Amino acid sequence: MANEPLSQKEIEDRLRELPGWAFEDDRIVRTYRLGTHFAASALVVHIAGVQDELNHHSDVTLGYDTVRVSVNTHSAGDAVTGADFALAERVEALAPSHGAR
Ligand SMILES: C[C@H](O)[C@H](O)[C@H]1CNC2=NC(N)=NC(=O)C2=N1
Repeated sequence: MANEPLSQKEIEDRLRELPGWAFEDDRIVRTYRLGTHFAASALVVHIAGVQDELNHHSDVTLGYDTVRVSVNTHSAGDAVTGADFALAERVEALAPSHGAR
């Protein structure tokens, strides 16, 4: 089920399919770099829309030209679940359209 905690091996296996993402402090995380602060802000808004669509929400940190996404599943005791990877995959799919790298 999407909201069951994944094992450490499952997390590592799935992270291999998501270059740039890492496991840190019981979360999966990635920091994107963008060309401008406005572009970074637009990426945050786009991510917010996807998160409401999925009803699954990361901690998104906006910097000058960076966006950090950090997520685990509160209802699974703050463990990493399939829902976190589903969100990460959606963010990965939309980030290039904002020039994120
Ligand atoms: C009631 C609603 O389903 C929950 O509050 C959702 C919203 N977004 C969420 N996001 C995350 N990351 N974990 C959750 O457990 C979660 N639960």
